[in-house]
Amino acid sequence: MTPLTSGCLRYDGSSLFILDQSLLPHQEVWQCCDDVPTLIELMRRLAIRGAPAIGVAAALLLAVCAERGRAPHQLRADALRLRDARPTAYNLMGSIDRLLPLMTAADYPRSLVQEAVSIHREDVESCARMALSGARLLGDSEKILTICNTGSLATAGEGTAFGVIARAQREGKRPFVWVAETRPLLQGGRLTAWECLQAGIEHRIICDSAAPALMRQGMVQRVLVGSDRIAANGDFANKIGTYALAVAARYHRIPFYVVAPVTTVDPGCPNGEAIPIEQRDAQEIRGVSGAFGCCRWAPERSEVANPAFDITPAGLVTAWILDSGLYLPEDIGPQSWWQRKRGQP
Ligand SMILES: CSC[C@@H](O)[C@@H](O)C(=O)COP(=O)(O)O
Repeated sequence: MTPLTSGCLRYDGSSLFILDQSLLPHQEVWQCCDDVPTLIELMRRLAIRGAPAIGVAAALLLAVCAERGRAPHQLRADALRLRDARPTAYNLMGSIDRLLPLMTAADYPRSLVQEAVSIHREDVESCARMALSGARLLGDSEKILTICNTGSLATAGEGTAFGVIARAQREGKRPFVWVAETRPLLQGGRLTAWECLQAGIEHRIICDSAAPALMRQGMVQRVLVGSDRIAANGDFANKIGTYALAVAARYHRIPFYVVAPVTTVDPGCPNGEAIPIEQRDAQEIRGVSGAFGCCRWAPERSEVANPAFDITPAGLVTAWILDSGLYLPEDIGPQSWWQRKRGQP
């Protein structure tokens, strides 16, 4: 496999390296990732995260292992373990499902490696298409609210929702971003803020619960978010707190957009209720920890609920900006609405 570079992962011709996002923005540490248990550990502690990015990382690592002589039956077991590492992120499953049949191909590992490279390339290309069509919607100096991190740390390319904003900035539209900090793991306050600084985008970090008040004051013109899985009826899963933003945006008549590649659409999932929600460790809620240290404020004996994602019903979405086109609510039919327009950006 030839060398590849993205914002959050690199392949140098022999090893895969992951930018450890749990340490950002204070430390930039690239960690070598040579085997599946290491990648699962990195994914679970969100050293690499974002649905498209983990799908690409999984594909590239399986290709590296295959090239190094991993037997097909062992690689299959590895792939199935990886597939379960983050249960909400559909891109992870989608990538692995593209590689599984190639583990029994006569030319193993050749076509499997080619497919992994395609998964990386397609994600870069789909980000560029979403950025282009999404940026067209934005006016000059719009105040945009977003949550979590959806930029080049979350994909192999320039990002989903953040890719749209970054493209608008490059086009001279000078967007302003309200960055919801995104409790509990602060992907907004740590990662999106860092990406805004790098792209020269004016922004302000807010605590998640400040969003409705800003909307009420007329300080938000548009909400743009990513997604970890979109169901066939347009309901979608994204970082916990997204549903609250969608409800508040509807109340204040603010347009609310989902930006995602088609690879985030799970055609086998009829609606949001069927999307599995990842439940995470209680300690993430009892306090905070990261490169900045560790602080616990809640009583250890208090029970915690820590769903990593929530479901936003399709009825709260203004439009879905996919790499295959822009979809309005009327485009969603009983049959696969995203497939009807596939290939028609
Ligand atoms: C391209 S990003 C889409 C989603 O993966 C993103 O919005 C998100 O919720 C990521 O959650 P995370 O838990 O940080 O992996």
